[in-house]
Amino acid sequence: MNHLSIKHNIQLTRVMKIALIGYGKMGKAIEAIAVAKGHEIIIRVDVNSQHLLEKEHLEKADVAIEFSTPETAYDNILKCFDANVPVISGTTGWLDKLSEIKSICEQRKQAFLHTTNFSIGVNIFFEVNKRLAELMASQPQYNVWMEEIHHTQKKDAPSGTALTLAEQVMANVTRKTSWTNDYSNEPGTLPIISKRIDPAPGTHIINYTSDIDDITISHTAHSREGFAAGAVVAAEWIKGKTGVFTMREVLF
Ligand SMILES: NC(=O)C1=CN([C@@H]2O[C@H](COP(=O)(O)OP(=O)(O)OC[C@H]3O[C@@H](n4cnc5c(N)ncnc54)[C@H](OP(=O)(O)O)[C@@H]3O)[C@@H](O)[C@H]2O)C=CC1
Ligand SMILES: O=C(O)C1=N[C@H](C(=O)O)C[C@H](O)C1
Repeated sequence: MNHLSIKHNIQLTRVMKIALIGYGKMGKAIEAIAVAKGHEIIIRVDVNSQHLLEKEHLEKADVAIEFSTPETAYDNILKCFDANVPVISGTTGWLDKLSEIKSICEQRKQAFLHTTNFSIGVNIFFEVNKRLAELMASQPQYNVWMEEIHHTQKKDAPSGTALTLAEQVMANVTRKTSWTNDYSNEPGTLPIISKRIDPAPGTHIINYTSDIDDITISHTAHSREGFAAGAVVAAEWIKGKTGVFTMREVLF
């Protein structure tokens, strides 16, 4: 067993053939963990290898893991459906089309799992955020604002994770009815401040402030390992299933 095998407490039940759609920072981090777990990467798709998205290639995979770009995720996922391959996607910045792809998945009896954040820590943080927002629903003396910090190559702002956190806040703290990606003093608006500082893999902060005190919760990723490990666990989990899923079903 190598270092990664020991660290991820690997008990391999079945080896999978994986198609990696998007072979950038995340694709490579996923490859390292998947290979350490004994899985085989049979396809690596980047901007120069688009022909590998054709059915004749993709259908050889047991599962596809898609971390590409906001512009390409939708088409990539449709190609997985065409090839009858379950797809795990973490791409952010295209959430306006997410409900459409979920409907197509249901209609075509395919398998699709998307989350804005695959790390176990952030998925626990989502639950903490919801509970804190529930408690803050009846405490109007607290204002709430958020901050997210990522590396300078990130294409989308606010981050997908920040948008998930904001939706959770607004579902409970109903005095906030919309978010804005800047500093705002509008009472009904939830400010999300985006900072781009290398090499930050991903930090999310929720601040509740009142005249009397402040409450802050935060999650800081130390590397991409948590995102990548979560995506591989989701890929192992989805095999043989049909439907639309999130990381909540996998973890809790
Ligand atoms: N949900 C989660 O837990 C996480 C989500 N993310 C999200 O994942 C996405 C990718 O992040 P990251 O790996 O850092 O980004 P990178 O920019 O490092 O990688 C993106 C990859 O997509 C490739 N690509 C470009 N066009 C296509 C296409 N048409 N089909 C397939 N691949 C294509 C790029 O190819 P080339 O290099 O040739 O241009 C590159 O290999 C982002 O949206 C990010 O926000 C990131 C971390 C965690
Ligand atoms: O682009 C990134 O790097 C990340 N993207 C995801 C997001 O937009 O929330 C998840 C993580 O924060 C890293």
